[in-house]
Amino acid sequence: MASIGTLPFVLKIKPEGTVLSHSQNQYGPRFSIFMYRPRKSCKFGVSNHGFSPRFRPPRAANKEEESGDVSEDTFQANIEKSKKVLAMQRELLKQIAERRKLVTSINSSIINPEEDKVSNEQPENYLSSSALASTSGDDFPKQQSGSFSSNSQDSSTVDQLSEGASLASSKGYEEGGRDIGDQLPEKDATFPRSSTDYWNEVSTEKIQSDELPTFLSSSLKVATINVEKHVDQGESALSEINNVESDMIEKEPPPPPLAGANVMNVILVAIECAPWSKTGGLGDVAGSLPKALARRGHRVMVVVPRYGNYAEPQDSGVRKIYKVDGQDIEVTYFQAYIDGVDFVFIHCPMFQHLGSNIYGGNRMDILKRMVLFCKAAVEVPWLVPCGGVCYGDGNLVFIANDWHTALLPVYLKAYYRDNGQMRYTRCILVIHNIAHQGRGPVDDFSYVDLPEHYLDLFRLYDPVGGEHFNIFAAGLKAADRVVTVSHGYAWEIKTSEGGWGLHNIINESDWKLRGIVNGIDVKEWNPEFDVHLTSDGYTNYSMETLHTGKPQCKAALQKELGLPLRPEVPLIGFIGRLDHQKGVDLIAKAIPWMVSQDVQLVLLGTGRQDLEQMLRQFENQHPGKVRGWVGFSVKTAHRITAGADILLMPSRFEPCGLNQLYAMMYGTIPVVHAVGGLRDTVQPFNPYNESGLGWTFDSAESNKLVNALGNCLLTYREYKKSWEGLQKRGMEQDLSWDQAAKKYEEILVAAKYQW
Ligand SMILES: Nc1ncnc2c1ncn2[C@@H]1O[C@H](COP(=O)(O)OP(=O)(O)O[C@H]2O[C@H](CO)[C@@H](O)[C@H](O)[C@H]2O)[C@@H](O)[C@H]1O
Repeated sequence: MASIGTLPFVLKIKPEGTVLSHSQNQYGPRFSIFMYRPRKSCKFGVSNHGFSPRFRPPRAANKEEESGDVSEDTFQANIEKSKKVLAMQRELLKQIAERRKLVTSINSSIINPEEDKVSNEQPENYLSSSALASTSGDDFPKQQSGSFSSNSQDSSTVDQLSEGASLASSKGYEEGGRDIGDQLPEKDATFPRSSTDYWNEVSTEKIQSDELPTFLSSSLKVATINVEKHVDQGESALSEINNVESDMIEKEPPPPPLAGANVMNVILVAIECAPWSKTGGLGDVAGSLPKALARRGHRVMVVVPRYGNYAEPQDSGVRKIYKVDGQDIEVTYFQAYIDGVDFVFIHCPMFQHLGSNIYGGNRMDILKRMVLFCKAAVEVPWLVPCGGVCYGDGNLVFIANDWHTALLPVYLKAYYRDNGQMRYTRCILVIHNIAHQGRGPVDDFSYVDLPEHYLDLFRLYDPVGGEHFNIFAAGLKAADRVVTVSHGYAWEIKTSEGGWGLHNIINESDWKLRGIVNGIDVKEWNPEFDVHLTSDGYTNYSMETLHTGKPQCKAALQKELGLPLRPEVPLIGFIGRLDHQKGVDLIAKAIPWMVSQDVQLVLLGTGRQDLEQMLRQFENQHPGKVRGWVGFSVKTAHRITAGADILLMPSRFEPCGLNQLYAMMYGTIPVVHAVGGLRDTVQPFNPYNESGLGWTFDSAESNKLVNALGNCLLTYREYKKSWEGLQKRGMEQDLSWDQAAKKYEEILVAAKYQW
C-alpha cells in the first residue's frame, strides 16, 4: 500500500468517512497557513489558536462510502493530491530552517562576549557604534538650545548619531542591530518583538532543513498511520485534502489590532514600575496599563529607572553621557520584552539601590535624579533598539506620570519641537497625585538646563509657597493632553481645595484634561490565581468557592497575625501609605469605638514616622484585636485583601485608589470616604433594592467613618444574604485595564492630531 507520506496535522478519519481536525474550539476549527512570521506569542507562524487546520463541516457519508467501495483510480488521485500538499509543506519547512540558520548566525555574532568586553573598555566607541546601529537609519535629531549634552564627548556622539547609518561600523552589535531588522522575516509593525527575546527563542530550537520540528513530526507519524489505516475511505479523504489544499493556498490574514488604524508607538515613562519597583499605585499603573495598550495592538514601551539588578532586563549595550548640575553622568540602557511590552531600564549609579527609597534624599538629590531620568527617557526612542528597531519619532506618544516625569514634555518641546524636530511626537501627562509637585525656590531653574525663556513655565505664585519653581506646573502647560485617574478627581483638581495651587493652570487647561478611572491587573490581583494565596494555609478561590475559600484565607490571616481564630468576628483591614492623604488619623480617632466592638483590625503601611509609631501603639494597647504592621509587603497586602471582610479607606483625597478595586475583586467590602476615585468606584449599598458595592461617608470625619462602619458591621452580622450580594456584585465587575486602555487610546489619538 502506498504511503501517504506525512501531513503537518493529524487526520483522524472516522470509519463513517468524516474527517476531524486536530483541534477545535467552541468557535469551530481554524486553520492558519504555515507561515514564518514572528508575531506576539506566535512561534513559527502558528496561529494564536495553535496549529489547527480548518476543515469544512463533516458531510454525511453516502452509501458508496459506507460500503467502502472506492475505485482504485480515486484512491491513486487521493495519494497524488496528498503528495502535492506534502511537497508544499516540505518547501515551507525548508525555508523556515534556512531563516532560522540565518537568524541564529546573526544572533551569535551579536551576543559575542569578547566584543562586549572590548566595548565595555571603550565606552566612547561602543556608544557611538551601538547608538548608530540603533537608529536604524533614522535621522537622530540633534539637541539644540539648552542642550544637555554639552561636553565634547557627548556632543560628538550626538553628531555621530545624526550621521545615521552611513557611519555604522561593519561588525558586531551595530551591524546586527541594523541588519536584523532588514533580514528578519516581515516584521509586524503592530506586534514588535524584542530582538533578544526573539533571537533567543528562535536559536534555542534546533531544526535541520531536512528535519521536521518535533511537534510536527509526531503529528505526521500519526497522520500517516491514520491515513494508511483508513485509506479505503479514499474519496472522503480526497475531498477533505482538496479543502486543505485550497485553504493552505488562501492565507488567513492576521486579525486586525483592536486599535485598528489608531495603532501607535507609545512610551510610558514612570519613576516606579511594578513588579520591579513600587511604593504605591503609580507603580501598579506603570506595570499594567502598558500591557493593556499592547493588547490593543500598540507598540508599547515602559521606561523606568533600574534600581536593582533585576533578573529580566539585559544590557542593551547603549550608553550615553548626560550633564546634570554640570557633571557628566553615564547612563546605560537595559531592556526586556515581557507580555508584549518593551521595558527599558535606565541604569546609573544615581538610581542604584534606591528601590526601597525611591523618593529618598534631599530635595536637590531628588531633583537631579528626575532631571537625569527625563533627559535619558526622552532620547530612548532614538537610542534603544527594541526588536532590532528603534521606536523613532513617527506616530509616537509619550505618557509621562506625575511631577517626577513632568520635565519630559518640557524637554520634548525645548530640545526638539522648538527646533523643528520630533514634530509629530506628542506627550500626555497623567496626574496620579497633584499634591506632590516638585516645588522649590525659583533658583532651581538652573538645574533643569533649559533656555531662559522657559522660566515662566515653571514660575508660580501661590499664597502658601509664594513665588516658587514648580515642575508639575511646567509639565501641565507643556503637555499636549492631561489625564487624571478618575472623573471625580478631574473635577476636584479644578477647585482651590483640590488643586493644591495648580487649579488655575488646570482650569486653563480644561480643554485638554480628561478623567479615566484606573483599571487593575486582573492576573496579579485575582483571588483565583493569586500566588500569595498558595501557602501558609491560604487558598485560591473564585466566586464559586468564595464561601469556603475566603473563610480559609481569613483563618490563615488570623493565624499569621497571631489573632484569635474566630470565623464569625469581622476582620477589618487597612493598607496604604501612612500620610495625611490616607486619613490614618481618622482611624486613630475611631479606634476607641472600634475596639469596643467585637472586631479585629489589621493595618499595613509605611510612611510618616509618627503614624508608624501610632500603628505600633494601637497593637500594643489592643493586642487581642489590633495588628499594626509597619512595612511594605506586597505579599501581606494580597493576604489582607483576601482574608479581611472589610477594607477601610478613609482617604482625605484619593485620585483613584486601587485598594478598593482589589478588595472588591476578592469579595472584601470597602468602606470609603466618598471622594475622588473612591466615589466613582464604590456605589453605596442600598438595602432597599440590594444594589451597591460598599459603604461611603461624605466628609473626612471620624464620626462619619464610625457611622458608615457601624452600618457595614450590622449588615455583616445580621443580613448575610445582603452581604453575599455585595461580595458577588463586587467580584462580578470588569475592573480590568481593557476599558481604560481604550479611553487612553482616544487621548493618544486626540494628541496625535493636535497642533
Ligand atoms: N505597606 C504596603 N505594603 C504593600 N503594599 C502597599 C503598602 N502600602 C500601599 N501598598 C500598595 O500600594 C498601592 C497603593 O495604591 P493606591 O492607588 O491606593 O495609592 P497611592 O496613593 O500610592 O497612588 C496614587 O496613584 C494611584 C494610581 O493612579 C491612585 O490610584 C491613587 O489614588 C493615588 O494616590 C496598592 O497596590 C497597595 O496594595
